[in-house]
Amino acid sequence: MFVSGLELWQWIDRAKVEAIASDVSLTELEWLLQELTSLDKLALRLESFKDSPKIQSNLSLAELDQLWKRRLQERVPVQYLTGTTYWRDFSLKVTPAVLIPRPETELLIDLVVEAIQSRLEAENTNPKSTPTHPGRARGHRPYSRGGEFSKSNWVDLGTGSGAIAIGLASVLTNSTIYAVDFSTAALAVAQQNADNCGFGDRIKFDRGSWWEPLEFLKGQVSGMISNPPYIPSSTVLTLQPEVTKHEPHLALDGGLDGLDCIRHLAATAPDYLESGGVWLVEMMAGQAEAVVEILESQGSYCDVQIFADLAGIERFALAYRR
Ligand SMILES: C[S@@+](CC[C@H](N)C(=O)[O-])C[C@H]1O[C@@H](n2cnc3c(N)ncnc32)[C@H](O)[C@@H]1O
Repeated sequence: MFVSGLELWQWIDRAKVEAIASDVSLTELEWLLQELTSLDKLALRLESFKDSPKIQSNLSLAELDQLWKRRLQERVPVQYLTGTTYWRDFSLKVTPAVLIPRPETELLIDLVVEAIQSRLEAENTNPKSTPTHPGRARGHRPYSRGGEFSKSNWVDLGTGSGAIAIGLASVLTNSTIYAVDFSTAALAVAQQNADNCGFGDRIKFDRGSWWEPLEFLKGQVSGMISNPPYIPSSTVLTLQPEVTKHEPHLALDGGLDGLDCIRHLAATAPDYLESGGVWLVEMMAGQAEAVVEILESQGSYCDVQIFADLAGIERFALAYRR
């Protein structure tokens, strides 16, 4: 359908005032319009569409207005309103059944690549050596796809939208990725995303609790990646309404101190990881010390390391199976 440029411009003018009054970023308004109309960021910023009689739009102005009210009054995240988010190189479908994948989580994939490269380097210099650490996280780094273990199994536990599994499939071109979630509705979204991104045949989705559906992989997993629920139960309800009212609680609540799932993954992964296998999780700011303690006291891991996100906050813990 089409809307008039002038009417749209007038609507945007009102929507901007409402956004400021509701403390919602104008970038979100731009995002909504870029997703739902043919306008791009430049056209929106320059307002060059004002005199155009016909702008292509998925919705009428009344429908757009209704959607915008849901953003402002019900605090629905704009990604759920448009049904789309962008993560690494991928456009992913998101519904309220899945957590909206966050930009910092993208770094998990870079850490995997670095861990593999450092393991290969260590093996080349000393074939019998145990893996060495990949160094501090340095953000995105080009990766040569040639240097990868052949036919390895990697696991994304708590896959949600499938983002991590898809990221892994894109860099681990010879591997099979197993992705697990407890939520059937989340898995349906993840499968659709994997299919849309062209990895449907390389990612196997299973429903269950953590390792439960993957018994057959005991001792054969090269790496376990997880962004598990890690927010302390008492903190969950204090988060912004966009999160507490709309994102799935199953994705957020990590128990009394937020570390229930991380403790479980640290305790159970040694049965599944091969020697030298990678254990990598995302955690909340302030949890690094406790996670190092959990891993070191477990006794099955070596080279425990903490990595920071791009804001310098310690958010990732990596260790290797002895
Ligand atoms: C923080 S979200 C992460 C989602 C996605 N991996 C991402 O990074 O955007 C945690 C995910 O763990 C799943 N989850 C919670 N408890 C689980 C369990 N016992 N077994 C498997 N998955 C679980 C949730 O359904 C949710 O999808």
